[in-house]
Amino acid sequence: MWGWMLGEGRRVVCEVACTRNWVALRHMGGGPRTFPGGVNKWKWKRMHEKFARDKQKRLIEQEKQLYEARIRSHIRSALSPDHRSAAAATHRPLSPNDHVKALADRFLKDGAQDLWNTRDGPLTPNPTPTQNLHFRPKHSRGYRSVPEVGNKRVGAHKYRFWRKGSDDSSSDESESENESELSLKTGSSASLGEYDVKREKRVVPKISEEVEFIRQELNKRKLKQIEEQETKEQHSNESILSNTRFDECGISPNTVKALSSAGYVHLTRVQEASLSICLEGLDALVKAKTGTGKSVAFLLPAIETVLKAASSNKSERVAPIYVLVLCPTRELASQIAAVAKVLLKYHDGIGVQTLVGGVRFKVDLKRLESDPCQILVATPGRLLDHIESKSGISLRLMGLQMLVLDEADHLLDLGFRKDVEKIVDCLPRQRQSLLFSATIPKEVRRISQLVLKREHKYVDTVGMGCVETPVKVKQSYLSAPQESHFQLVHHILREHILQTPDYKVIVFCITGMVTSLMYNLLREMKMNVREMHSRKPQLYRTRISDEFRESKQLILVSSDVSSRGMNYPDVTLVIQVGIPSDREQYIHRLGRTGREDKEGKCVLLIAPWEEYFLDEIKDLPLQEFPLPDIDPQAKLKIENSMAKIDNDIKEGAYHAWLGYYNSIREIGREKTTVVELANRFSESIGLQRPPALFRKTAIKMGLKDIPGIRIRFGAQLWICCWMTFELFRTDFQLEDLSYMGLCVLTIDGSSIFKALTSDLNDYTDAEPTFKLLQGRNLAQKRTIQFMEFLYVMFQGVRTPFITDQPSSNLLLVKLYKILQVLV
Ligand SMILES: Nc1ncnc2c1ncn2[C@@H]1O[C@H](COP(=O)(O)OP(=O)(O)OP(=O)(O)O)[C@@H](O)[C@H]1O
Repeated sequence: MWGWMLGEGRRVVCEVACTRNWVALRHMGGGPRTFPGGVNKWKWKRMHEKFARDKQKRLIEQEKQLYEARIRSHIRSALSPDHRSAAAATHRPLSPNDHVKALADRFLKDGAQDLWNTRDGPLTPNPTPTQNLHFRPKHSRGYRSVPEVGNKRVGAHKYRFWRKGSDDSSSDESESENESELSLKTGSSASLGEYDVKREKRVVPKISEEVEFIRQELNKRKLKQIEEQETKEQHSNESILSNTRFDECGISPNTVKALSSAGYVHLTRVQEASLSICLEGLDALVKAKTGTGKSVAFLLPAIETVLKAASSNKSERVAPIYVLVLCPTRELASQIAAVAKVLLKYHDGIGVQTLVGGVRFKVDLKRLESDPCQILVATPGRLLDHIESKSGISLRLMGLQMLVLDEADHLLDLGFRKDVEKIVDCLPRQRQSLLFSATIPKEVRRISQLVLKREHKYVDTVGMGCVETPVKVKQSYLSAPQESHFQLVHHILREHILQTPDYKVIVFCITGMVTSLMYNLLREMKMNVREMHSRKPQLYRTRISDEFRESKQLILVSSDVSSRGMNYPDVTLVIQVGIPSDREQYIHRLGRTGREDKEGKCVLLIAPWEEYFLDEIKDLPLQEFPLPDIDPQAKLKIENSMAKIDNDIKEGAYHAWLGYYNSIREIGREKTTVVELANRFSESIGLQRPPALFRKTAIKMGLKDIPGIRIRFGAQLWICCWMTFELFRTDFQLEDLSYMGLCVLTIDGSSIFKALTSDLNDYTDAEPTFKLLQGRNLAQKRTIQFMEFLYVMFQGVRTPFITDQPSSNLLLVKLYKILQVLV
């Protein structure tokens, strides 16, 4: 009892204290911690603010209603002479009684029937005739809408006019028509003047069929004329150059001098459209057709930015990088840097550098330190490596003023997006961002906000509904059985060489390994051909790229590493063998020809089961290429040449082919069909039987139990290596990844691990075969464990484990033995 009382007492004291506190705190401006209902101070405050807002809203609503009622009353009083004096004098709304009275008066007037509302009751006359036209409030619903005098209804003509088909319709029609005309003119004396007069419907005269036909014909001709004019205008507009000269657009005289010594006088259209926006410092997303001068379009404002920043920041300790250009491939980075160097010819002390894969890391560092570099052109992979290795680049990027994404849609694609996001996170927020590409799909427009400010400008020099490809490129497609593709490529090339003495051709293949196979075949056929894909060492790639830029009468067989941005002048023909990964890739591959307003040709060679892709590019002007007759002699020659090609290349091509089509949604979902087609491909390239897949690879590709797939048995070895930065710190393309099967796993965020798997034999006597590792299966977990072990063991080791040297491969064997103990 005492305990309870004490408890209660304590509670009361507590409550009093709380109340006091609450009051005290309120006075102090702090307020109690909790308020009635257990809500906190801020919730309580917000609640009361909401109540106040609601109340205010209600008051405003009431006021509005009052105001409207007053206006109505005013109008009524102005219209009704009886009430004019009463209502107008007071300006107050009528009382309900007065209102009903006023209405009744109006309806009792002669000609007021047209004001009747159907909801007001039946319009049939009251059966009890009455002469009393006075208002009878008690029976207001019962009074007649139409007064009758004798048996004739007063004003019935007007009533009949508005209510056609009522029970009055039986009365004299001619009379009613005449009268209705009258009513139209006069209107009701109680109506709202001219606004209340209903107008007669305009009768549309019937058009004879002949007139209609002539009219349609005329319309058609007119449309045709407009279309012709538009096409003419489009062709004349298609010239990439504008009328604006470089010396008129406010850029540095030294740049203008460099431009004119490079032969550039007028801006191209995309340069004209984007330059002023970029010079204003605004963010922009710019779309322009391939080969129209986008590189100069972003390099000009980049140089201006450097000049401005350099003049204001003279005392920086670390030389800042003011402009960062990101692009997807190494060759494109070198090309952009080369153009920048041309434009910087007369700007002493301003330099441009590249950071791309395939170059020794230390070499990069030395170059960055020794040479001036205010503009950095980089591929995302290599730049990220530098950022993560804390090589000092992050510090230099703190002064960044402008970020450019060339081939922006590709960089924001799944293959690159993560790297780009990480890079953007390391850059200052206060910067200008420019995105350039020839294709900007809708999804890219949406995600471009990752880089651009919300209020960025969108510059589209292609225009809505216009063809996205250069008009002077003749596009065609050829659908033929897969087995005949090598023969057809050879045939098309031969024909083209005959017709075009200064030929320069790019043959695009679906993957690097298929590229290698095509190259070897054409070489065997004695054609002047070079190959370009990511399996080739960087030095080779650079040499071939330079050679092809300068040459004529040369064929470049390439994977998609050359599809974007590469400016090889005067390419006369592009052949695309197999469907590209998407519509955008088709446009970019095609864009290697017909640059700078020149003419070109593009042939898309597909198999009948790839024809669905034509739907994706149906808005582009493709024509069907006539199926050529292949000379049986040439056919035989090709078969013989194919027989001479190394089986390793063919097997690699088979695996890559299968991987590529299996990854394409439209084809890959039918696993049995993909395997069947792949096996037909294997047969067409002269393989005795389809090469076997590693079990794990087959599982990952979802092909393990598919008939026709051969699984590679024997010793499955997992050899995992920590690759040194020198060897593999590269920016692999997605395509390279699937082709080489490299799996990049980041374990501690700063080191990159690569896992590979192969048969022991492959390592001891041949180049290592790489396999794709994906998913989180046991094998991968073991791989990670092992890599962690290697990382600890070989920290600081900079010698590549895998080289062409057998001694290094022996090291792998040793590592494998350790692995066996470990895993
Ligand atoms: N103002 C100019 N006057 C004349 N030629 C120009 C001008 N600007 C650029 N060019 C030339 O136009 C060609 C194409 O330029 P660039 O490679 O920048 O095209 P692009 O629009 O970036 O193409 P892609 O979409 O394929 O990357 C180059 O040879 C370049 O020298």
